[in-house]
Amino acid sequence: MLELKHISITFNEHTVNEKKALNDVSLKVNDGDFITIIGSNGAGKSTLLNCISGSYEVDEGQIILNGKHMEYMKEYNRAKKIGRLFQDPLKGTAPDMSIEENLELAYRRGNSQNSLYHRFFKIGLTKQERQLMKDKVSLLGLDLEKRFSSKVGLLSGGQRQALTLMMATINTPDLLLLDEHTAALDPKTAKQVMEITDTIIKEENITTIMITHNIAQALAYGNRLIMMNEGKILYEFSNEEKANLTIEDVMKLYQQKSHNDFSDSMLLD
Ligand SMILES: Nc1ncnc2c1ncn2[C@@H]1O[C@H](COP(=O)(O)OP(=O)(O)OP(=O)(O)O)[C@@H](O)[C@H]1O
Repeated sequence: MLELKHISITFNEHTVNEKKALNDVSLKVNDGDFITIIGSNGAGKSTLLNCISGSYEVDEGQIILNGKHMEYMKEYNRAKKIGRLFQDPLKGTAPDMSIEENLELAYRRGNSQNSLYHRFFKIGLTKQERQLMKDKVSLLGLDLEKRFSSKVGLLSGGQRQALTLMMATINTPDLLLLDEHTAALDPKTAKQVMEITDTIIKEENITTIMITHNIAQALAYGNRLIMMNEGKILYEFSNEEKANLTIEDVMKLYQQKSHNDFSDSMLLD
């Protein structure tokens, strides 16, 4: 379980650019929850994920993952427990390395002893491990298992994002953070990557938080939906509420609660 207790962060404190990006945010995420987050530009969505992953240090509050306090844990240590995807498909994979080498890096990351041994002797994946990786990659349905020695830089954006997803989940992380990971893809590829994402999350029962600008996507996936505004959680819909919601309902509630016009940066379908 992930617990956020009263977390706050202010950027550029005591300057004209001072910005309280998160203001006393508390949230309990149960094991197996898949939470989607929507909110206007600058609401604090990415900052929230950055604080959880350790990219940003919180000014106040606590972040507890499976009983362990994370707020003082370095980002590289959190990375063993937390998988993360960004909007940019170029992030998260090494373009000059092959699909197999990228997968091996991700696979060994959780196990430093194993990693050092393999790096020292330059032995790569064993036969069984390679087969395991190929079996996993074949589930993506993108034929990447047939291109295991191809450089990742040659893949399309969608293929690369699907591979990053595979790498982020290969050791079944305690938590998966998705920051608009399909937003830079064309609609057809975005749908395909989103469906692959949902399948992996369900099969591995991975606790997930996903930011999206797409309200339809936020309604279609996950079991909880959170609306953020000005560094706060504005409202949370449970699974039951979510099932009967329309995009218009979400927009209306957002306007009522935030007293703001609905940002046109939010996609409606
Ligand atoms: N490293 C930083 N330094 C200064 N200000 C920052 C930093 N990161 C975020 N901010 C500010 O904090 C606020 C929240 O930003 P954040 O990126 O979390 O919003 P968001 O909800 O993800 O928005 P968007 O949907 O536009 O990506 C914004 O005003 C942003 O400019």
